[in-house]
Amino acid sequence: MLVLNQVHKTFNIGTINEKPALRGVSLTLNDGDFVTVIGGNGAGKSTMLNAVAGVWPIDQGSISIDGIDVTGLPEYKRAKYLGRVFQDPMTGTAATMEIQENLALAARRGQKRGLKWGITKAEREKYHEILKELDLGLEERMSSKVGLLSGGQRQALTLLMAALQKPKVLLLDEHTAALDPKTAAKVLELSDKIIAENHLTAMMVTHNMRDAIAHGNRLIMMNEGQVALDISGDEKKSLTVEDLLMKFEQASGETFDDDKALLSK
Ligand SMILES: Nc1ncnc2c1ncn2[C@@H]1O[C@H](COP(=O)(O)OP(=O)(O)OP(=O)(O)O)[C@@H](O)[C@H]1O
Repeated sequence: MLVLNQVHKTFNIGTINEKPALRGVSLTLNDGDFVTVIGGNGAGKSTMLNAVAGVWPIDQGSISIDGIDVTGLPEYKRAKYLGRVFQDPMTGTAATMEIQENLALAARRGQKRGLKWGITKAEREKYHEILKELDLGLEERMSSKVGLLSGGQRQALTLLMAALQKPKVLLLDEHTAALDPKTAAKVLELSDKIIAENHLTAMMVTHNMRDAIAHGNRLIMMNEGQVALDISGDEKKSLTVEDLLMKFEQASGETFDDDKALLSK
């Protein structure tokens, strides 16, 4: 379970560039919740994910993961609870290392690295099995360097790696935005599968309203550093893009104009 309680974050306090990015965000994700997060540019979506990851300290409020108060923990100490996948396919994997070495690194995250750094036969078999499930043929290329893979293949591998240690919370920050539509759809499908099979609690930021509606069991819309809408259950299942625009306008008292939004329908 992830709990954000009245989280505030303002960047560049006291300067001409002062920017309140989170203005009292309270949100509880129950175990197994898969929440899609939408909102216009600058609404605070990435800032919320960064607050959970502990990229910098928050100004006010608290954050707990599975009952542990992580508010004061630096990023590297929270990392063991979290899996993250970013927009750029180049960031989540090490290009000059083999596919199997990347997986081994992810599997050993948080453990003390001993002198023995070889990959065992049992590990290799395990990686073969999980890569096979991706259905991208990567199980036959385990000793290939990751730099040779396409963006979509790398993002799929990053997802696998992020989920390998079954994190308490998986954070997906526009992780399909840099991929072509067909590959993006495949990586999204894979995300659904990995989240469901591992019963992960997840948050996925997207600019695509249709994706936000089609994936996850809950949808939140952010506006000006606050959660403006929180839709789940049957209401989420029957939601349309038109409903979403109408609800946003009701909740915020604003019209959802295109230049503000940069959201794709
Ligand atoms: N490290 C930072 N330093 C200064 N300002 C920041 C920083 N990170 C975010 N901001 C500002 O905080 C506000 C919220 O940004 P955030 O990136 O969370 O928005 P977002 O909803 O993810 O938008 P987008 O869809 O454009 O990525 C913006 O005005 C942004 O410029």
